[in-house]
Amino acid sequence: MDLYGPLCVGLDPHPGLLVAWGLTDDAAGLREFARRVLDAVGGRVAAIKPQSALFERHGSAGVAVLEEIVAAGREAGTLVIVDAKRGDIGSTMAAYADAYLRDGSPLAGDALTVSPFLGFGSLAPAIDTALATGRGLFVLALTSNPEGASVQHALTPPALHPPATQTPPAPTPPAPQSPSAGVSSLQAGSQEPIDRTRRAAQGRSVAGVIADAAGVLNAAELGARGGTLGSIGLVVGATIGDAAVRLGIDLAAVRGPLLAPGVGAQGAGPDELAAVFGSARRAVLASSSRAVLAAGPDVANLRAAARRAADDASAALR
Ligand SMILES: O=C(O)c1cc(=O)[nH]c(=O)n1[C@@H]1O[C@H](COP(=O)(O)O)[C@@H](O)[C@H]1O
Repeated sequence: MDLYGPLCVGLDPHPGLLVAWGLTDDAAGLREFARRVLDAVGGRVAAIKPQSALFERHGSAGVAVLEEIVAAGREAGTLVIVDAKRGDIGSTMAAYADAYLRDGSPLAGDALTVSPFLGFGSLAPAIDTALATGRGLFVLALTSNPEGASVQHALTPPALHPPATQTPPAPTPPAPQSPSAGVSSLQAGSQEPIDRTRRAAQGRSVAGVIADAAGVLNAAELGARGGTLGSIGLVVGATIGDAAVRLGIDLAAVRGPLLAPGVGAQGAGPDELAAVFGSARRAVLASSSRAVLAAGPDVANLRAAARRAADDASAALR
């Protein structure tokens, strides 16, 4: 990230985009799309993030293109985050870990997005494999879409909390998400008062439980090997406004990388990045797909769009 700037370019080959690029909406078009994006940004940005569903929709030939892009991205020296958002009961999770995180697997990039909504503990096989192979996970915590709040901001019963490593401020009722509203309230420096009684009665938010669990794992890993960031990252959308603050989640305390989708097409920009992540900003990898890909199909234009997005992210997260 220090070399290329904190940008991840998402490879989201939507059918309309393939057509707009003059490509066919099939595996051949997909392969050409992937080749052009990699020509433009391979070795020039910190990471790429192929969105698995948009490859899967072309069947086994599409998955073969995903495998090619995973290998080519890594060869180019660009981190590959496979965005498959996997999550299942432990025994099935072990198979996903085998597919996406095991050395030698054709679908294994450098990191995988995972969903903790079957319980954080269900991710154990993926966590074990990631730690054993030097890969990373990005665990969905506060997603960029407005619907996410209804689950992620919900309060868990106090008895279900893992041991807290810190005492966060009280959660307050969720407000509608708006990047700009979040920015202004953070810029005004507003912080909800600590209300321990209320917190004890209401519990910790689902996102807070996930962040705490990732923080505990990263602390253990960093305690054993040193360093500043552990292998268990979170997905925290750049569009979430002041949600982390309101829910009492200290993103810096997670001590893991923070993947921040929502930049560009979903409305977040440099101001939102700076405001949402505050003191955790050095751990952020800003992610943008459609806003960069819209500059294609010309490779030079794509490269320039990625450069601009990386410069914007660097300036916002400096
Ligand atoms: O895990 C993700 O990558 C992800 C998490 C999230 O909270 N929101 C989110 O948009 N994403 C992904 O990030 C990409 C966003 O694409 P754009 O909105 O075009 O930049 C898509 O591939 C989404 O699936």
